[in-house]
Amino acid sequence: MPVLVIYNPVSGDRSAKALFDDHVLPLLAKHNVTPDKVVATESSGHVGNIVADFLLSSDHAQPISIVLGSGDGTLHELINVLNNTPSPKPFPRIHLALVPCGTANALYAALFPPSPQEDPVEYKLKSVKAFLSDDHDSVPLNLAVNVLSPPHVRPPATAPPKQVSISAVVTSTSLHASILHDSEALRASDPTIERFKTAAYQNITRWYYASVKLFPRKGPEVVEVYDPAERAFVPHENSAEDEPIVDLIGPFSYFLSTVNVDRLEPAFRITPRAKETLEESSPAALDLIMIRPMRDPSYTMDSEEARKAFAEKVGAVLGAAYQDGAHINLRYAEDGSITTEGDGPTVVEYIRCGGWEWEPDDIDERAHLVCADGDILTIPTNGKATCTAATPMNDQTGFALYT
Ligand SMILES: Nc1ncnc2c1ncn2[C@@H]1O[C@H](COP(=O)(O)OP(=O)(O)OP(=O)(O)O)[C@@H](O)[C@H]1O
Repeated sequence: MPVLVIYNPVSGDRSAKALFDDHVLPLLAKHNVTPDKVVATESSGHVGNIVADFLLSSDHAQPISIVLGSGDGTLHELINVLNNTPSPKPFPRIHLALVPCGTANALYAALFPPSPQEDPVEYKLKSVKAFLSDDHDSVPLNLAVNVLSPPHVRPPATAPPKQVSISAVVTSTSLHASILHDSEALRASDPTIERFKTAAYQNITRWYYASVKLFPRKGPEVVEVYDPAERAFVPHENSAEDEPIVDLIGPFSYFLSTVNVDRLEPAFRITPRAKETLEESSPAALDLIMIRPMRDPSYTMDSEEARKAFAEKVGAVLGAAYQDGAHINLRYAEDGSITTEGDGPTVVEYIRCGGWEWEPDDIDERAHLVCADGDILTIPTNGKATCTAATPMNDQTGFALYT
């Protein structure tokens, strides 16, 4: 199988080149693997062009392996550039050995949950070692297809084009999209994950107005919601097989779905049960976390004061996500305080679905931001965003990960 080695020298703390020179390339050589190419990316989007050129330049009908040293953003670019590259026939399956060199490395941390005792370099080589071993697994990568559409116009031919972006990790609006939007501006001064916290403080009092539809996934055919009492997903009370779509209104504080991952950073387990959906037989799913302030019994209306006070609760929820995903068990007591006891409304709504639609209120500018694996997109005025879970069509195409 052809092997490409690609790393992004500016990912995370910029240590990819040293890691590849000192550890990854010698490890490949030790196993008599001679890569067809070893390339450092030179700019945004370059990773996709390297792979597309390689696949198009020869008749590579057979699968290839890529040892990819980067964060989640570079993988996102690879998927999207290939998706937008015209090709006479579908690209073959691409098997990835990931080397986590980025800031958050959500996909890698989800596949290989870190443990404190582990040697940091050994930890980063796990997927490469799986690739080099005889008895490796290669798990297919599910995808979330995001489409941002303008409003319908007549005749349809005059409508501006839709924007499509494919996520392998996360699609979000609301607080998370605002954080990613603002943290990009902080990247130069702070290359660590601390910049996400700084941006979180800047945005935590915002609420976002939108109407939302949730669609079921194949298999259950209903939208499901996590029930902490049952410790399981159960059918959503407003979803039945004959009328499965759930309609919701805002305001929203947090709205984020993941695919493939149970965490966005090694310790931030925002969708802690998501790995259940990666089993071979499980239909593609999005695990969605929503926080809607109006579920809190202490508020009946939006005000500056309510937003400030609610920010503390959002902080507590996100803090609990760092405690092994404990936020999914939090409820409101009658006075609005947060508890793990009783049967009050859950603070977060943890949903499992096949897709969602987000239609922002036209005057709420920040509600138009969508984050797809760190890329920030803007929904056109009066338009909407949809996010749909997808699995590879067959085992000859798409992406798979060495584990
Ligand atoms: N040589 C380069 N110079 C500048 N930017 C580059 C170069 N090569 C790739 N990039 C860009 O670097 C960006 C960040 O990459 P990546 O996602 O790998 O790291 P990260 O953002 O630190 O990690 P994570 O996504 O896990 O938080 C990508 O969007 C990519 O377009």
